[in-house]
Formats: sequence, structure tokens, C-alpha cells
Amino acid sequence: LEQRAAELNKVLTQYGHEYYDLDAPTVPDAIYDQLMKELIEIEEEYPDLRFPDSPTQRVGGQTLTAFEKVTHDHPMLSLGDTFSEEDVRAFDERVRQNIGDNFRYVCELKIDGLAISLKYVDGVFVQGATRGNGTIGENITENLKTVRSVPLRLTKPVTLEARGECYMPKRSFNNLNKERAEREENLFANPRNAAAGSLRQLDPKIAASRNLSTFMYALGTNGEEFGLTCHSDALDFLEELGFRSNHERRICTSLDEVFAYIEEWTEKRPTLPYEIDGIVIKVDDYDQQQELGNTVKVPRWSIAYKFPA
Ligand SMILES: COc1nc2nc(N)nc(N)c2nc1C
Repeated sequence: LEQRAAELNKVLTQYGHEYYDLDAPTVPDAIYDQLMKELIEIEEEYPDLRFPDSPTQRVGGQTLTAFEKVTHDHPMLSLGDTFSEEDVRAFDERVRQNIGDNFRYVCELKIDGLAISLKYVDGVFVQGATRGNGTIGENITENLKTVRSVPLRLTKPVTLEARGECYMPKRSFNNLNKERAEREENLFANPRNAAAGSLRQLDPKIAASRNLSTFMYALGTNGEEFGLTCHSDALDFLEELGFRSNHERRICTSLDEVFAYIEEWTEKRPTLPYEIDGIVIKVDDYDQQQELGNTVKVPRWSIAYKFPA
């Protein structure tokens, strides 16, 4: 039976990957559902056969009565906002006054979702949480287990915290609101609210049905324990471990390149399959981030440029 469970685990993970990640299923849904049902039954009867990375975790477990609170090891800061070119120039000026001219930025798309924290012990997903007030968030592990792009097990048995954004792709948002309109239910105003609403459901099966995704953009620490020296290396490291991180990021060594990036994505924004509400500009080197430091709420080494509403 243990062998059967391991075999089902393997084949369902493969089928799931083909269906959800490659959009190219090789077996009909009925077969997939029947095999999943068999594995759920085995795990129900023999709980010690339920491995942490079992594909059954993706369908959502029991409904919770409430979300527990979790205190973040390191505060989850938000971002200072800027709305104009001169605001960005002023930010750049402050950076130069502080650390001189020898630095580079990383520019990224500002994903319009919900900030999340994902914790792993020896490579296994153990806790997912919302930002909450930055210090205390809600434990939404069961819901985040149903989000396909959240790895249940990393490619390396490392212990770390990853931070990023959970979002609902535009297509899923439109389909969800179409279904709700047919059922004469109230519609979600935008994908961000839909993602937040989905993750706040106590029944994980609802989150499982909402086709949420993630882009991870930071480690909880400065990655020293992994020999990382800058933010862009951390993004590559996160991808090696199995996280999704956004590929549109760009190293910028001058403000002109930053403005060119902002210009480019102001134009291309409607073509993206997910919502962004701005661009995030970050000093790349960790030592320089440390030098610049943080205020109580926001980093001094990063700023968000928000698109005009
Ligand atoms: C350093 O803090 C942050 N970095 C970010 N990066 C991207 N790309 N998108 C975000 N939404 C974001 N949000 C925060 C708080």
C-alpha cells in the first residue's frame, strides 16, 4: 500500500504538472480525479502515508474555524510610493547622498496582489501567512497549499522564508466574475480583491478553485546564510529552489534606464496576463541596502513608482 501511495503521488504530481503548469494534460480529467480519489482514501485510512508534498494537499483539506495569528520573524515592510519623475529623482538623490554613486538598481513590475510569507524547514513547506499589519499576519497555510506555484517541497532541503505576492491572473478574474454574474452574486472589483478574498476563505477548497498564482521577490533574511550578496542573486536562488519569480526584472545602472523601464511597462501593462500597479526600484547590493536601512514602515533602499490611476 505504501508503494501504491508513493506511485500515485508520483504519477499525480506528473499529471498535475502537465495540466496546470504546461497546460498539456496527457490523461482525461476522469482518470486524474479517480487516481486522486484513490490516494485521498489511502491517506485518510493511513495518515502517515500522507507526505507533505502529496498532490492531495492541492485540493484543500478541512474547513478552519478561524485563522491563527503568526508573528513574522522579520517585519514585512510595505513600500514608499512615488507618483512622478521628480519623486523618483528625489529618491535617487537621497540614495546618492547616502551611499555615493557606485551602485545599481533592480527594477521590477509591482504585482498587484496580496503580500505573503512562505516558510520552509528542510525544504518542506510548513507555514504560509499574510502580511497583516507587518508584524502579525494570519496563518493561511492550508489555502496557500492549494496554490500550484507554491512549492510543497523545494529542490534543496533548505530552511528559509520567502516573500512575494499572491495574485489572480486576469483571465481567472474575468471567468470568476462571469460565473458570479450568472449566479447573481456580487462581483469582485478587481483581481487584487479577488485574490485577497480567496485567501481569506476558511474553506481551502474555495482557494483551490480560484487558480491563484505567485511571484516571489525576497527572502525573509538577507540571504547571508546562502552566500547571497544582492537582491538579483536572491531572485535567481528562489527560482532554483522552485519558486516562481517575475522575469521582467531589469538591472538599471542609471536613472535614464529606470525611466526607460517605467516608460516601456507603462505601455506594455495592458498586455500582461496579471495586474501590476507600478514599478518597484530597488538598490541591488545587500550591503548598500543595509547602509540605507529601513524606516518603521518602509525600506530606504527601495521605492514604488505607481502608475497614474
Ligand atoms: C521589498 O518589498 C517589496 N517588494 C516588491 N517587489 C515587487 N516586485 N512587487 C511588490 N509588490 C513588492 N512589494 C514589496 C513590499
